[in-house]
Amino acid sequence: MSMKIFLPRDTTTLALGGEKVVKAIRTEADVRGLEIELVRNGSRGLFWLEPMLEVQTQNGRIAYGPVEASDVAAIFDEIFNPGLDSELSEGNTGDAHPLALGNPEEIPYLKNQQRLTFARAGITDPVSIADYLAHDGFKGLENSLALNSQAIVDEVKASGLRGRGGAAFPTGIKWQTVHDCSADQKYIVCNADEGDSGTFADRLVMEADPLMLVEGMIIAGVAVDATQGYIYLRSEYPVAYQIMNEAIANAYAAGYLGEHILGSDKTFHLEVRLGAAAYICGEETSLLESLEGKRGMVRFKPPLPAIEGLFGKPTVVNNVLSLAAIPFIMEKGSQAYADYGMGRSRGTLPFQLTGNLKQGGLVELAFGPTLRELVDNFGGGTETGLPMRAIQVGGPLGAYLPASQWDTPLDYEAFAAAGAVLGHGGVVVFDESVDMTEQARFSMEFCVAESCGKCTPCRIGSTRGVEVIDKIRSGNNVAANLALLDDLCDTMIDGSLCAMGSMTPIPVKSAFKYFSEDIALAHASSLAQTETQ
Ligand SMILES: Cc1cc2nc3c(=O)[nH]c(=O)nc-3n(C[C@H](O)[C@H](O)[C@H](O)COP(=O)(O)O)c2cc1C
Ligand code: SF4
Repeated sequence: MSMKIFLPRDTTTLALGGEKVVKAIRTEADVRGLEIELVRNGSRGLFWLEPMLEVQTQNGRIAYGPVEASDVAAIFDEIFNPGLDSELSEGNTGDAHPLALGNPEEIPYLKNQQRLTFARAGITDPVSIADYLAHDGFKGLENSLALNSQAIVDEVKASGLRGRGGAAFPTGIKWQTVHDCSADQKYIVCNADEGDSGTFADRLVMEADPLMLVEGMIIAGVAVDATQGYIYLRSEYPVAYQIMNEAIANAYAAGYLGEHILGSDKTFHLEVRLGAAAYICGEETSLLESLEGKRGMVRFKPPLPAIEGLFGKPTVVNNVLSLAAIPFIMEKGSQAYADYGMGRSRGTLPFQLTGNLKQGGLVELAFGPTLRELVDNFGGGTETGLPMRAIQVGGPLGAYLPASQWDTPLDYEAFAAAGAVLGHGGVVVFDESVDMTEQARFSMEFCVAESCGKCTPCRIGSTRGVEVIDKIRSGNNVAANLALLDDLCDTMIDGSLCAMGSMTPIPVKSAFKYFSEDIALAHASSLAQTETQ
Protein backbone atom coordinates (compact mmCIF):
# COMPACT_ATOMS: atom_id res chain seq x y z
CA MET A 1 0.00 0.00 0.00
CA SER A 2 1.23 3.49 -0.68
CA MET A 3 0.32 6.85 0.76
CA LYS A 4 1.36 10.46 0.53
CA ILE A 5 2.14 12.47 3.65
CA PHE A 6 1.69 16.18 3.21
CA LEU A 7 3.66 18.42 5.51
CA PRO A 8 2.96 22.10 5.69
CA ARG A 9 6.52 23.16 5.02
CA ASP A 10 9.52 22.02 3.14
CA THR A 11 10.95 19.15 5.11
CA THR A 12 14.33 20.83 5.02
CA THR A 13 13.03 23.96 6.69
CA LEU A 14 10.61 22.52 9.21
CA ALA A 15 10.70 24.29 12.52
CA LEU A 16 11.78 22.52 15.69
CA GLY A 17 9.93 19.29 16.13
CA GLY A 18 9.14 18.90 12.46
CA GLU A 19 12.14 16.77 11.71
CA LYS A 20 11.15 14.44 14.49
CA VAL A 21 7.69 14.03 13.02
CA VAL A 22 9.14 13.26 9.61
CA LYS A 23 11.48 10.69 11.15
CA ALA A 24 8.64 9.12 13.11
CA ILE A 25 6.50 8.90 9.98
CA ARG A 26 9.29 7.23 8.05
CA THR A 27 9.96 4.77 10.86
CA GLU A 28 6.29 3.93 11.30
CA ALA A 29 5.81 3.43 7.57
CA ASP A 30 8.85 1.17 7.49
CA VAL A 31 7.54 -0.90 10.37
CA ARG A 32 4.23 -1.35 8.59
CA GLY A 33 5.76 -1.98 5.20
CA LEU A 34 4.13 1.08 3.63
CA GLU A 35 5.45 3.03 0.72
CA ILE A 36 5.28 6.70 1.58
CA GLU A 37 5.97 9.90 -0.21
CA LEU A 38 6.60 13.07 1.76
CA VAL A 39 5.11 16.02 -0.06
CA ARG A 40 5.59 19.67 0.67
CA ASN A 41 2.12 20.96 1.17
CA GLY A 42 2.40 24.43 -0.31
CA SER A 43 -0.63 26.04 1.11
CA ARG A 44 -3.20 23.67 2.51
CA GLY A 45 -3.19 23.26 6.23
CA LEU A 46 -1.18 26.36 6.90
CA PHE A 47 -3.63 27.55 9.49
CA TRP A 48 -2.55 24.76 11.78
CA LEU A 49 0.34 25.15 14.10
CA GLU A 50 3.09 23.23 12.52
CA PRO A 51 4.01 20.50 12.06
CA MET A 52 0.69 19.24 10.88
CA LEU A 53 0.14 15.87 9.38
CA GLU A 54 -2.08 15.46 6.38
CA VAL A 55 -2.32 12.06 4.79
CA GLN A 56 -3.57 11.08 1.37
CA THR A 57 -4.40 7.41 1.02
CA GLN A 58 -6.14 5.69 -1.87
CA ASN A 59 -9.42 6.39 -0.07
CA GLY A 60 -9.02 10.10 0.22
CA ARG A 61 -7.40 12.78 2.31
CA ILE A 62 -7.28 12.84 6.08
CA ALA A 63 -5.79 15.59 8.16
CA TYR A 64 -4.65 15.86 11.74
CA GLY A 65 -3.94 19.02 13.64
CA PRO A 66 -0.66 19.75 15.39
CA VAL A 67 1.23 16.52 15.61
CA GLU A 68 4.08 15.32 17.72
CA ALA A 69 6.41 12.48 16.91
CA SER A 70 4.88 10.48 19.75
CA ASP A 71 1.44 10.69 18.12
CA VAL A 72 2.42 9.28 14.79
CA ALA A 73 1.93 5.58 15.60
CA ALA A 74 -1.53 6.28 17.03
CA ILE A 75 -2.48 8.26 13.94
CA PHE A 76 -1.41 5.41 11.68
CA ASP A 77 -3.59 3.10 13.81
CA GLU A 78 -6.47 5.49 13.38
CA ILE A 79 -6.06 5.53 9.63
CA PHE A 80 -5.63 1.83 9.10
CA ASN A 81 -7.74 0.48 11.97
CA PRO A 82 -10.39 3.17 12.42
CA GLY A 83 -12.39 1.02 14.82
CA LEU A 84 -9.64 0.97 17.41
CA ASP A 85 -9.41 3.54 20.17
CA SER A 86 -6.21 5.43 19.60
CA GLU A 87 -4.46 7.14 22.43
CA LEU A 88 -3.31 10.46 21.12
CA SER A 89 -1.60 12.41 23.79
CA GLU A 90 -3.47 15.27 25.35
CA GLY A 91 -3.05 18.75 23.92
CA ASN A 92 -2.12 17.73 20.41
CA THR A 93 -4.97 16.99 18.08
CA GLY A 94 -7.47 17.18 20.93
CA ASP A 95 -9.44 14.70 18.92
CA ALA A 96 -8.56 11.17 17.99
CA HIS A 97 -10.68 11.35 14.86
CA PRO A 98 -9.54 12.74 11.56
CA LEU A 99 -10.33 16.41 11.08
CA ALA A 100 -11.84 17.49 7.82
CA LEU A 101 -9.59 19.92 6.04
CA GLY A 102 -10.93 23.38 5.60
CA ASN A 103 -12.83 23.44 8.86
CA PRO A 104 -10.89 25.77 11.12
CA GLU A 105 -13.90 26.33 13.39
CA GLU A 106 -13.24 22.89 14.81
CA ILE A 107 -9.70 23.69 15.87
CA PRO A 108 -9.88 25.01 19.44
CA TYR A 109 -6.92 27.34 19.29
CA LEU A 110 -8.16 28.93 16.07
CA LYS A 111 -11.32 29.97 17.88
CA ASN A 112 -9.14 31.93 20.26
CA GLN A 113 -7.50 33.92 17.48
CA GLN A 114 -8.68 37.00 15.63
CA ARG A 115 -7.91 36.08 12.06
CA LEU A 116 -8.44 39.06 9.80
CA THR A 117 -5.39 38.67 7.57
CA PHE A 118 -5.47 34.89 7.71
CA ALA A 119 -9.25 34.48 7.57
CA ARG A 120 -9.14 32.68 4.23
CA ALA A 121 -5.87 30.77 4.73
CA GLY A 122 -6.32 27.07 4.30
CA ILE A 123 -9.96 27.50 3.29
CA THR A 124 -9.69 28.76 -0.26
CA ASP A 125 -7.64 27.56 -3.18
CA PRO A 126 -4.95 30.27 -3.04
CA VAL A 127 -4.83 31.04 -6.76
CA SER A 128 -8.52 30.69 -7.60
CA ILE A 129 -10.21 33.99 -8.44
CA ALA A 130 -13.62 32.29 -8.08
CA ASP A 131 -12.76 31.06 -4.57
CA TYR A 132 -11.40 34.46 -3.62
CA LEU A 133 -14.56 36.20 -4.84
CA ALA A 134 -16.72 33.67 -3.00
CA HIS A 135 -14.95 34.66 0.23
CA ASP A 136 -15.35 38.44 -0.06
CA GLY A 137 -12.29 38.91 -2.26
CA PHE A 138 -11.90 42.14 -4.27
CA LYS A 139 -14.71 43.86 -2.35
CA GLY A 140 -12.16 46.28 -0.90
CA LEU A 141 -10.97 47.09 -4.41
CA GLU A 142 -14.51 47.62 -5.67
CA ASN A 143 -15.17 50.02 -2.79
CA SER A 144 -11.88 51.80 -3.45
CA LEU A 145 -12.64 52.29 -7.14
CA ALA A 146 -15.81 54.10 -6.13
CA LEU A 147 -13.85 56.59 -4.00
CA ASN A 148 -11.43 59.35 -4.89
CA SER A 149 -7.78 58.69 -4.07
CA GLN A 150 -7.68 61.01 -1.05
CA ALA A 151 -10.65 59.21 0.48
CA ILE A 152 -8.77 55.89 0.25
CA VAL A 153 -5.72 57.40 1.93
CA ASP A 154 -7.97 58.88 4.63
CA GLU A 155 -9.55 55.50 5.25
CA VAL A 156 -6.13 53.86 5.69
CA LYS A 157 -5.06 56.66 8.03
CA ALA A 158 -8.25 56.29 10.08
CA SER A 159 -7.70 52.54 10.45
CA GLY A 160 -4.56 53.23 12.50
CA LEU A 161 -2.62 50.64 10.46
CA ARG A 162 1.12 50.86 11.14
CA GLY A 163 3.80 49.22 9.03
CA ARG A 164 4.29 45.58 9.94
CA GLY A 165 7.83 45.38 8.53
CA GLY A 166 9.34 46.50 11.82
CA ALA A 167 9.33 50.26 12.20
CA ALA A 168 5.56 50.57 12.77
CA PHE A 169 5.32 53.78 10.76
CA PRO A 170 1.69 54.80 10.03
CA THR A 171 0.84 53.42 6.59
CA GLY A 172 -1.68 56.12 5.74
CA ILE A 173 0.86 58.90 6.35
CA LYS A 174 3.37 57.18 4.05
CA TRP A 175 0.69 56.88 1.38
CA GLN A 176 -0.23 60.54 1.83
CA THR A 177 3.35 61.59 1.08
CA VAL A 178 3.42 59.60 -2.16
CA HIS A 179 -0.12 60.70 -3.01
CA ASP A 180 0.90 64.35 -2.70
CA CYS A 181 3.98 64.04 -4.95
CA SER A 182 3.48 64.83 -8.58
CA ALA A 183 5.49 62.59 -10.88
CA ASP A 184 5.19 60.92 -14.26
CA GLN A 185 5.68 57.54 -12.60
CA LYS A 186 5.13 56.23 -9.07
CA TYR A 187 5.67 52.75 -7.69
CA ILE A 188 4.30 50.37 -5.08
CA VAL A 189 6.98 48.06 -3.74
CA CYS A 190 6.05 45.18 -1.49
CA ASN A 191 8.79 44.17 0.88
CA ALA A 192 8.63 40.38 0.93
CA ASP A 193 12.24 39.85 1.94
CA GLU A 194 11.20 38.50 5.36
CA GLY A 195 14.66 37.99 6.76
CA ASP A 196 13.94 38.14 10.50
CA SER A 197 14.78 34.96 12.35
CA GLY A 198 11.68 33.04 13.37
CA THR A 199 9.31 34.81 10.99
CA PHE A 200 7.19 33.33 8.25
CA ALA A 201 3.91 35.27 8.19
CA ASP A 202 4.71 36.96 4.87
CA ARG A 203 5.43 33.60 3.32
CA LEU A 204 2.14 32.23 4.59
CA VAL A 205 0.22 35.18 3.12
CA MET A 206 1.86 34.60 -0.25
CA GLU A 207 1.36 30.84 -0.19
CA ALA A 208 -2.11 30.75 1.34
CA ASP A 209 -3.86 33.92 0.15
CA PRO A 210 -1.76 35.68 -2.51
CA LEU A 211 -4.74 37.42 -4.11
CA MET A 212 -5.21 39.39 -0.90
CA LEU A 213 -1.73 40.83 -1.38
CA VAL A 214 -2.44 41.50 -5.06
CA GLU A 215 -5.64 43.32 -4.06
CA GLY A 216 -3.85 45.35 -1.36
CA MET A 217 -1.22 46.45 -3.86
CA ILE A 218 -3.78 47.44 -6.49
CA ILE A 219 -5.62 49.53 -3.90
CA ALA A 220 -2.32 51.18 -2.90
CA GLY A 221 -1.67 51.94 -6.58
CA VAL A 222 -5.11 53.47 -7.03
CA ALA A 223 -4.68 55.50 -3.82
CA VAL A 224 -1.36 57.12 -4.73
CA ASP A 225 -1.65 56.99 -8.52
CA ALA A 226 1.07 54.39 -9.02
CA THR A 227 0.71 52.16 -12.06
CA GLN A 228 3.51 49.70 -11.44
CA GLY A 229 4.10 47.40 -8.50
CA TYR A 230 6.91 45.02 -7.59
CA ILE A 231 6.99 42.30 -4.99
CA TYR A 232 10.57 41.94 -3.81
CA LEU A 233 10.62 38.33 -2.72
CA ARG A 234 13.38 36.43 -0.99
CA SER A 235 14.70 33.65 -3.16
CA GLU A 236 14.43 31.16 -0.29
CA TYR A 237 10.66 31.10 -0.86
CA PRO A 238 10.32 29.16 -4.12
CA VAL A 239 6.79 27.98 -3.39
CA ALA A 240 5.64 31.50 -2.62
CA TYR A 241 7.27 32.62 -5.88
CA GLN A 242 5.38 30.04 -7.87
CA ILE A 243 2.03 30.66 -6.16
CA MET A 244 2.38 34.46 -6.35
CA ASN A 245 3.10 34.29 -10.07
CA GLU A 246 0.14 32.02 -10.65
CA ALA A 247 -2.14 34.34 -8.68
CA ILE A 248 -0.87 37.37 -10.61
CA ALA A 249 -1.44 35.64 -13.96
CA ASN A 250 -5.00 34.75 -12.90
CA ALA A 251 -5.63 38.33 -11.75
CA TYR A 252 -4.46 39.64 -15.14
CA ALA A 253 -6.69 37.16 -16.95
CA ALA A 254 -9.71 38.20 -14.87
CA GLY A 255 -9.17 41.93 -15.46
CA TYR A 256 -7.98 42.87 -11.96
CA LEU A 257 -4.50 43.77 -13.19
CA GLY A 258 -3.48 45.62 -16.32
CA GLU A 259 -5.32 48.48 -17.94
CA HIS A 260 -8.91 49.54 -17.22
CA ILE A 261 -9.16 47.57 -14.00
CA LEU A 262 -12.76 46.37 -13.70
CA GLY A 263 -13.71 48.74 -16.52
CA SER A 264 -12.33 51.81 -14.71
CA ASP A 265 -9.69 54.24 -15.98
CA LYS A 266 -7.13 52.75 -13.54
CA THR A 267 -4.06 50.80 -14.54
CA PHE A 268 -1.86 48.64 -12.36
CA HIS A 269 0.86 46.21 -13.41
CA LEU A 270 2.52 43.82 -11.00
CA GLU A 271 5.66 41.67 -11.11
CA VAL A 272 7.60 39.53 -8.66
CA ARG A 273 11.35 40.08 -8.43
CA LEU A 274 13.64 37.73 -6.54
CA GLY A 275 16.23 38.90 -4.02
CA ALA A 276 19.47 37.07 -3.40
CA ALA A 277 19.40 36.17 0.28
CA ALA A 278 20.92 39.22 1.97
CA TYR A 279 19.32 40.29 5.25
CA ILE A 280 20.15 43.92 4.57
CA CYS A 281 18.07 43.86 1.38
CA GLY A 282 15.01 43.86 3.67
CA GLU A 283 15.97 47.41 4.66
CA GLU A 284 13.88 49.50 2.30
CA THR A 285 16.61 51.59 0.65
CA SER A 286 18.90 48.59 0.17
CA LEU A 287 15.92 46.78 -1.28
CA LEU A 288 15.38 49.58 -3.79
CA GLU A 289 19.05 49.45 -4.80
CA SER A 290 18.78 45.71 -5.30
CA LEU A 291 15.53 46.11 -7.26
CA GLU A 292 17.35 48.54 -9.52
CA GLY A 293 19.90 45.82 -10.20
CA LYS A 294 22.65 47.16 -7.94
CA ARG A 295 24.39 45.78 -4.88
CA GLY A 296 22.15 46.03 -1.81
CA MET A 297 23.67 48.99 0.01
CA VAL A 298 21.74 51.29 2.34
CA ARG A 299 20.97 54.77 1.00
CA PHE A 300 21.19 57.95 2.99
CA LYS A 301 17.84 59.38 4.05
CA PRO A 302 16.58 61.96 3.17
CA PRO A 303 15.34 61.78 0.53
CA LEU A 304 12.71 59.36 1.77
CA PRO A 305 11.72 56.59 -0.64
CA ALA A 306 8.22 58.08 -0.57
CA ILE A 307 9.67 61.09 -2.38
CA GLU A 308 12.64 59.63 -4.28
CA GLY A 309 12.38 55.87 -4.22
CA LEU A 310 12.63 53.31 -6.99
CA PHE A 311 14.46 54.79 -9.99
CA GLY A 312 14.23 58.13 -8.18
CA LYS A 313 10.43 58.17 -8.31
CA PRO A 314 7.92 58.46 -5.42
CA THR A 315 7.50 54.98 -4.02
CA VAL A 316 5.39 53.31 -1.37
CA VAL A 317 7.46 50.57 0.26
CA ASN A 318 5.31 48.42 2.50
CA ASN A 319 5.64 45.06 4.12
CA VAL A 320 3.48 42.14 2.94
CA LEU A 321 1.36 42.20 6.10
CA SER A 322 0.74 45.94 5.84
CA LEU A 323 -0.51 45.60 2.28
CA ALA A 324 -2.44 42.43 3.11
CA ALA A 325 -4.41 44.34 5.77
CA ILE A 326 -5.70 46.83 3.20
CA PRO A 327 -8.47 44.73 1.56
CA PHE A 328 -10.11 44.18 4.98
CA ILE A 329 -9.91 47.90 5.80
CA MET A 330 -11.37 48.95 2.44
CA GLU A 331 -14.06 46.30 2.55
CA LYS A 332 -15.26 46.59 6.14
CA GLY A 333 -14.19 50.18 6.82
CA SER A 334 -11.42 51.71 8.88
CA GLN A 335 -13.43 51.54 12.09
CA ALA A 336 -13.89 47.77 11.81
CA TYR A 337 -10.10 47.42 11.74
CA ALA A 338 -9.45 50.04 14.40
CA ASP A 339 -11.88 48.25 16.71
CA TYR A 340 -9.16 45.66 17.27
CA GLY A 341 -6.08 46.39 19.33
CA MET A 342 -5.00 48.72 22.11
CA GLY A 343 -3.61 52.25 22.35
CA ARG A 344 -1.91 53.28 19.12
CA SER A 345 -1.49 49.67 18.03
CA ARG A 346 -4.63 49.01 16.03
CA GLY A 347 -5.75 45.88 14.26
CA THR A 348 -4.12 42.48 14.50
CA LEU A 349 -0.61 41.11 14.20
CA PRO A 350 0.11 37.57 13.05
CA PHE A 351 2.60 36.44 15.69
CA GLN A 352 5.00 33.72 14.70
CA LEU A 353 5.95 31.32 17.49
CA THR A 354 9.21 29.45 17.10
CA GLY A 355 12.21 28.22 19.02
CA ASN A 356 12.00 25.80 21.88
CA LEU A 357 8.23 25.32 21.93
CA LYS A 358 6.09 22.25 21.61
CA GLN A 359 3.85 24.04 19.16
CA GLY A 360 5.31 26.64 16.92
CA GLY A 361 3.21 28.38 14.32
CA LEU A 362 1.25 31.41 13.36
CA VAL A 363 -1.17 33.02 15.81
CA GLU A 364 -3.05 36.11 14.65
CA LEU A 365 -4.26 38.25 17.53
CA ALA A 366 -5.37 41.81 18.13
CA PHE A 367 -2.68 43.80 19.93
CA GLY A 368 -3.15 43.77 23.70
CA PRO A 369 -2.61 40.38 25.33
CA THR A 370 0.68 39.90 27.12
CA LEU A 371 3.67 38.05 25.76
CA ARG A 372 3.17 35.46 28.51
CA GLU A 373 -0.44 34.86 27.47
CA LEU A 374 0.59 34.42 23.85
CA VAL A 375 3.29 31.89 24.61
CA ASP A 376 1.40 30.03 27.35
CA ASN A 377 -1.90 29.82 25.50
CA PHE A 378 -0.53 28.78 22.15
CA GLY A 379 3.01 27.45 22.54
CA GLY A 380 2.28 24.39 24.67
CA GLY A 381 5.44 24.78 26.79
CA THR A 382 9.00 24.04 25.75
CA GLU A 383 9.79 21.10 23.57
CA THR A 384 12.55 20.00 25.92
CA GLY A 385 10.25 20.19 28.95
CA LEU A 386 12.69 22.56 30.67
CA PRO A 387 11.39 25.90 31.97
CA MET A 388 11.45 28.85 29.58
CA ARG A 389 14.13 31.37 30.31
CA ALA A 390 14.29 33.97 27.55
CA ILE A 391 12.08 35.12 24.72
CA GLN A 392 13.40 37.13 21.81
CA VAL A 393 10.67 39.17 20.17
CA GLY A 394 11.02 41.11 16.92
CA GLY A 395 13.71 39.22 15.02
CA PRO A 396 17.48 39.29 15.37
CA LEU A 397 17.48 42.96 16.36
CA GLY A 398 14.92 42.43 19.15
CA ALA A 399 15.54 42.21 22.90
CA TYR A 400 15.95 38.97 24.84
CA LEU A 401 13.31 39.25 27.52
CA PRO A 402 13.43 37.48 30.89
CA ALA A 403 10.31 36.24 32.73
CA SER A 404 10.03 39.55 34.61
CA GLN A 405 9.17 41.23 31.27
CA TRP A 406 6.70 38.70 29.90
CA ASP A 407 3.68 40.52 31.28
CA THR A 408 4.35 43.35 28.83
CA PRO A 409 1.31 43.75 26.54
CA LEU A 410 1.86 43.04 22.86
CA ASP A 411 1.71 46.70 21.89
CA TYR A 412 4.30 48.84 20.09
CA GLU A 413 4.49 51.47 22.83
CA ALA A 414 4.54 49.03 25.75
CA PHE A 415 7.38 47.14 24.10
CA ALA A 416 9.31 50.33 23.41
CA ALA A 417 8.93 51.32 27.07
CA ALA A 418 10.46 47.95 28.00
CA GLY A 419 13.44 48.63 25.72
CA ALA A 420 12.16 46.05 23.25
CA VAL A 421 10.47 45.91 19.86
CA LEU A 422 7.56 43.96 18.41
CA GLY A 423 9.02 44.19 14.93
CA HIS A 424 7.49 41.76 12.49
CA GLY A 425 5.96 39.65 15.27
CA GLY A 426 8.59 36.91 15.49
CA VAL A 427 8.71 35.22 18.92
CA VAL A 428 11.62 32.86 19.63
CA VAL A 429 11.65 30.93 22.91
CA PHE A 430 14.72 29.61 24.74
CA ASP A 431 14.69 27.20 27.66
CA GLU A 432 16.90 27.41 30.75
CA SER A 433 19.79 25.58 29.10
CA VAL A 434 20.56 28.64 26.97
CA ASP A 435 23.81 30.53 27.50
CA MET A 436 22.77 34.13 27.01
CA THR A 437 26.32 35.39 26.56
CA GLU A 438 26.49 33.09 23.55
CA GLN A 439 23.25 34.63 22.28
CA ALA A 440 24.73 38.10 22.72
CA ARG A 441 27.74 36.99 20.71
CA PHE A 442 25.46 35.54 18.06
CA SER A 443 23.66 38.89 17.72
CA MET A 444 26.93 40.73 17.14
CA GLU A 445 28.16 38.06 14.77
CA PHE A 446 24.93 38.31 12.81
CA CYS A 447 25.64 42.01 12.33
CA VAL A 448 29.19 41.22 11.17
CA ALA A 449 27.80 38.85 8.55
CA GLU A 450 24.87 40.96 7.40
CA SER A 451 26.20 44.54 7.63
CA CYS A 452 26.23 46.24 4.23
CA GLY A 453 29.54 47.80 5.24
CA LYS A 454 28.66 51.38 4.41
CA CYS A 455 29.23 52.88 7.84
CA THR A 456 32.00 52.32 10.38
CA PRO A 457 30.07 51.92 13.65
CA CYS A 458 28.24 48.93 12.23
CA ARG A 459 30.92 47.39 10.02
CA ILE A 460 33.83 47.70 12.45
CA GLY A 461 31.82 48.03 15.65
CA SER A 462 30.19 44.64 15.26
CA THR A 463 33.52 42.93 14.53
CA ARG A 464 35.12 44.51 17.60
CA GLY A 465 31.93 43.70 19.53
CA VAL A 466 32.39 39.97 18.95
CA GLU A 467 35.98 40.21 20.19
CA VAL A 468 34.97 42.08 23.34
CA ILE A 469 32.18 39.60 24.08
CA ASP A 470 34.66 36.75 23.65
CA LYS A 471 36.90 38.38 26.25
CA ILE A 472 33.98 38.77 28.66
CA ARG A 473 32.96 35.14 28.15
CA SER A 474 36.44 33.92 28.84
CA GLY A 475 36.65 35.96 32.07
CA ASN A 476 39.25 38.39 30.76
CA ASN A 477 39.05 41.70 32.63
CA VAL A 478 35.27 41.37 32.80
CA ALA A 479 34.27 44.70 34.37
CA ALA A 480 36.45 46.78 32.02
CA ASN A 481 35.30 44.85 28.96
CA LEU A 482 31.63 45.17 29.95
CA ALA A 483 32.12 48.94 30.16
CA LEU A 484 33.87 48.88 26.78
CA LEU A 485 31.03 46.85 25.27
CA ASP A 486 28.51 49.32 26.61
CA ASP A 487 30.44 52.19 25.09
CA LEU A 488 30.75 50.37 21.78
CA CYS A 489 27.01 49.65 21.75
CA ASP A 490 26.24 53.33 22.41
CA THR A 491 28.49 54.30 19.49
CA MET A 492 26.64 51.86 17.24
CA ILE A 493 23.29 53.23 18.40
CA ASP A 494 24.29 56.85 17.85
CA GLY A 495 26.46 56.54 14.77
CA SER A 496 24.93 53.88 12.51
CA LEU A 497 23.25 54.87 9.31
CA CYS A 498 20.42 52.34 9.57
CA ALA A 499 18.71 50.14 12.11
CA MET A 500 20.97 47.17 11.38
CA GLY A 501 23.79 48.83 13.27
CA SER A 502 21.71 50.93 15.64
CA MET A 503 19.50 48.06 16.82
CA THR A 504 22.04 45.24 17.12
CA PRO A 505 22.90 46.58 20.60
CA ILE A 506 19.31 45.86 21.72
CA PRO A 507 19.70 42.07 21.97
CA VAL A 508 23.33 42.42 23.11
CA LYS A 509 22.57 44.84 25.91
CA SER A 510 19.44 42.96 27.02
CA ALA A 511 21.36 39.68 27.23
CA PHE A 512 23.95 41.18 29.57
CA LYS A 513 21.44 43.27 31.52
CA TYR A 514 18.96 40.52 32.32
CA PHE A 515 21.16 37.43 32.31
CA SER A 516 24.46 38.65 33.77
CA GLU A 517 24.82 35.46 35.83
CA ASP A 518 25.71 33.68 32.58
CA ILE A 519 29.03 35.52 32.41
CA ALA A 520 30.46 33.45 35.27
CA LEU A 521 29.00 30.27 33.78
CA ALA A 522 30.52 31.00 30.37
CA HIS A 523 33.86 31.65 32.07
CA ALA A 524 33.67 28.38 34.00
CA SER A 525 32.84 26.45 30.86
CA SER A 526 35.69 28.05 28.92
CA LEU A 527 38.07 27.13 31.79
CA ALA A 528 36.81 23.56 31.76
CA GLN A 529 37.35 23.39 28.02
CA THR A 530 40.92 24.66 28.33
CA GLU A 531 41.67 22.09 31.05
CA THR A 532 40.42 19.18 28.94
CA GLN A 533 42.51 20.24 25.94
C1 LIG B 1 18.27 45.48 8.57
C2 LIG B 1 16.83 45.66 8.25
C3 LIG B 1 16.12 44.61 7.70
C4 LIG B 1 14.77 44.77 7.38
N1 LIG B 1 14.10 43.71 6.85
C5 LIG B 1 12.80 43.86 6.52
C6 LIG B 1 12.09 42.77 5.92
O1 LIG B 1 12.63 41.68 5.71
N2 LIG B 1 10.80 42.99 5.58
C7 LIG B 1 10.17 44.19 5.80
O2 LIG B 1 9.01 44.35 5.45
N3 LIG B 1 10.82 45.22 6.36
C8 LIG B 1 12.11 45.08 6.72
N4 LIG B 1 12.77 46.15 7.26
C9 LIG B 1 12.04 47.42 7.42
C10 LIG B 1 12.05 48.20 6.11
O3 LIG B 1 13.22 48.99 6.04
C11 LIG B 1 10.84 49.15 5.99
O4 LIG B 1 10.70 49.86 7.18
C12 LIG B 1 9.54 48.42 5.69
O5 LIG B 1 9.64 47.62 4.56
C13 LIG B 1 8.45 49.45 5.45
O6 LIG B 1 7.21 48.80 5.32
P1 LIG B 1 6.09 48.95 6.44
O7 LIG B 1 5.92 50.42 6.68
O8 LIG B 1 4.89 48.34 5.83
O9 LIG B 1 6.59 48.24 7.64
C14 LIG B 1 14.12 46.01 7.62
C15 LIG B 1 14.84 47.06 8.17
C16 LIG B 1 16.18 46.89 8.50
C17 LIG B 1 16.92 48.02 9.09
S1 SF4 C 1 24.27 50.40 9.89
FE1 SF4 C 1 25.29 48.64 8.93
S2 SF4 C 1 23.85 47.89 7.46
FE2 SF4 C 1 23.19 49.97 8.01
S3 SF4 C 1 24.21 51.32 6.54
FE3 SF4 C 1 25.61 51.14 8.22
S4 SF4 C 1 26.95 49.44 7.64
FE4 SF4 C 1 25.16 49.30 6.35
